[in-house]
Amino acid sequence: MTNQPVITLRNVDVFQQKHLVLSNVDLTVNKGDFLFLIGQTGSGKSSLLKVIYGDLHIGNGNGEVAGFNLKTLAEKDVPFLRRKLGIVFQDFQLLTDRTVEKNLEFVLRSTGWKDASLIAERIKDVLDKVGLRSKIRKMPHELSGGEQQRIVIARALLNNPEIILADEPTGNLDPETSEEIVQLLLQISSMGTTVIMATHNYQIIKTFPSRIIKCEGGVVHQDATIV
Ligand SMILES: Nc1ncnc2c1ncn2[C@@H]1O[C@H](COP(=O)(O)OP(=O)(O)OP(=O)(O)O)[C@@H](O)[C@H]1O
Repeated sequence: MTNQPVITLRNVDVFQQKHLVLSNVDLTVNKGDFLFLIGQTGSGKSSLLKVIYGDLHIGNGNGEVAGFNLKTLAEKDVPFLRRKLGIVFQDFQLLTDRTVEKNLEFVLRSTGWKDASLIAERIKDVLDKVGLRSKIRKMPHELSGGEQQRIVIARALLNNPEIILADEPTGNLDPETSEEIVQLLLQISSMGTTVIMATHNYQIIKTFPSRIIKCEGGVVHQDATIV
C-alpha cells in the first residue's frame, strides 16, 4: 500500500539445525500490505515465519522486522519484537478455562498493562474491531469455530501490532466462515497493519486476489502467481 517497509530480508539463508531450508531470501513487505504465503508441506513457510518473529536466527544476509535488526537481535530483545507482532497460529488457541474477556485481559496484563479501566477499554476496542463485543462474557466453548478465530484475531490486535502473522487461520473453518475471516484480515490491513497469511486454500486466494509469496525448491518467490 505505502512504500514504508516493515519487513526487509536481503540474501537471507534460513536453516533448521544444519539443514538449509531456504536460501538467498529477498523479501520486502510494506506497511498495510496483505499477502498470502503459500508452498507445499515442508517447503519452508513456517521457517520463514519463524525468522520474522525472531524464533530462528539468520546466519547469512540481513533482515529487519518492525525496526528490529534480525542480525543483531539478542534473546532479551525478542519479547519486544513480539509485541510489534500479532500471532494467529493454530497451535496458539484461547485458554479454555476462562471467558473471552479474561483471555484478553491475561495477554494485556502479561505485556505490562496495569490500569483496569484502560484494560477494559482496550478489550472493548478489539472486540468491536472483530464484531464480537456481545461475546465478552462467553467461554470459548460457547463460541463457534469462526467466532473463536475472530477472538484470536482480536487478541492479536491488543497491542496494536505492526504486523499480523496468520498461519492457516482458516484451516478448520467452512468456506463461508473462512471468507469472513479473510475479509476481516483484509479490513485490518486496510487500516495499516501488515498481514501475512499462510494458507493451502487456493479457493480463498482466487476469491481475494492479493500478493503471493511462495516457498518452493528452497527459495522464496516474492511475487508469485497461482494457476
Ligand atoms: N525443528 C526442526 N529441526 C529440523 N528440521 C526442521 C525443523 N522444523 C522444520 N524442519 C525442516 O525444515 C523444512 C521446512 O519446514 P517448515 O515447517 O518450514 O515447512 P512448511 O512449509 O511450514 O510446512 P507445513 O505446510 O507442513 O507447515 C522441512 O524439511 C522440515 O522437515
